[in-house]
Amino acid sequence: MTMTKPEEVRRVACVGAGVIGGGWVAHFLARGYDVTAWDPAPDAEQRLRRLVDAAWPALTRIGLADGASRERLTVAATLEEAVADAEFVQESAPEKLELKRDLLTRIDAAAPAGAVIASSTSGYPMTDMQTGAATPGRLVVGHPFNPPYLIPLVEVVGGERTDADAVAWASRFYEVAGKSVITMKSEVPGFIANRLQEALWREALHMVANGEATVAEIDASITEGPGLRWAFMGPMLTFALAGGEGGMAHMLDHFGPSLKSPWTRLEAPELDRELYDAVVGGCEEAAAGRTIADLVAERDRGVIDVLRATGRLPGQATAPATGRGTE
Ligand SMILES: NC(=O)C1=CN([C@@H]2O[C@H](COP(=O)(O)OP(=O)(O)OC[C@H]3O[C@@H](n4cnc5c(N)ncnc54)[C@H](O)[C@@H]3O)[C@@H](O)[C@H]2O)C=CC1
Ligand SMILES: C[N+](C)(C)CC(=O)CC(=O)[O-]
Repeated sequence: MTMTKPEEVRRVACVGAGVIGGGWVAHFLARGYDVTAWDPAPDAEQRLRRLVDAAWPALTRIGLADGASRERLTVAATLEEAVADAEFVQESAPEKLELKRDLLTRIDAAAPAGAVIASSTSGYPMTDMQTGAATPGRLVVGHPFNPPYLIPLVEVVGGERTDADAVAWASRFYEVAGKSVITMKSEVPGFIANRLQEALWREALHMVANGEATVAEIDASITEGPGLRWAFMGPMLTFALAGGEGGMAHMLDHFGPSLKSPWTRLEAPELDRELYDAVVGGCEEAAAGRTIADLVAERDRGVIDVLRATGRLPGQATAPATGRGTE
């Protein structure tokens, strides 16, 4: 399959233009691409243009690419017309397996031979979606986060019949298009971030169902607690700092035994030597030469920046996210 170099792509098609498809359209326009969109809903074009208009001020504030313009959006009358000369296609139709299978089969039949086709699915493995396609080798998952025009992460993974070249191409293309990419080695259910979010959400729903915590308490427990750290330092390095000077190794030695109970309740992984070493080693790698003191200073600066950014520093105006006024 001959593909346009990721750096030379100019024309992108977005199929499905709701919350995520519309967000992708806004992102690609802001990055200077020509975008053709298609969505079967009768009011799709008005909704899409409203979404792009609403996103544009934020996109302008963070900086538009040279030549970026809302004028470069075309809304096509048919799916076939939308993808006819696309160099890359992003599918963002409803999360229904049969619908995605049929749609990806149609996109594959209509798109130019060299175009990679990505699905925004938030959970289906590509292996299950590519079954009807004549050229399944170019079908990948490109899972974004809402809104795709502001949240950098895209998780990229192929199915059993996807060519490795298509996965590598998609990862590079998203990077060129300004995204932060994790290229996954295998089709982990829920990918990486949603698997984590799902674990959190599952427990949140249990707590609400059992009357153990309110929705507001659950949200506050994250926005006033760990969420402040997670905006700039992931759960692994954050917990490494819970071990003080001893880092992750001390954290596991200290808290591992007492965490056995919640881990068991959640169907615990066995904390064997291999897992222990992988977690400690992974934290050392992620620290990339920074000492614990460096990381503590970085975390503290980050927390203060997030507090400032969300209007929660003393003397700042009301923060809509928390509803708390100026002291
Ligand atoms: N909403 C979210 O937070 C996220 C959603 N996703 C994924 O993005 C995809 C789209 O989800 P949303 O944008 O949230 O849904 P949505 O309901 O906002 O938009 C879906 C759009 O698809 C259109 N559509 C219906 N049938 C179609 C068809 N046969 N072909 C093309 N378009 C069709 C609808 O008219 C609608 O505009 C799903 O796969 C979802 O799992 C991924 C990341 C986050
Ligand atoms: C709710 N969701 C599973 C569709 C969320 C995602 O897939 C990613 C996100 O934006 O959090």
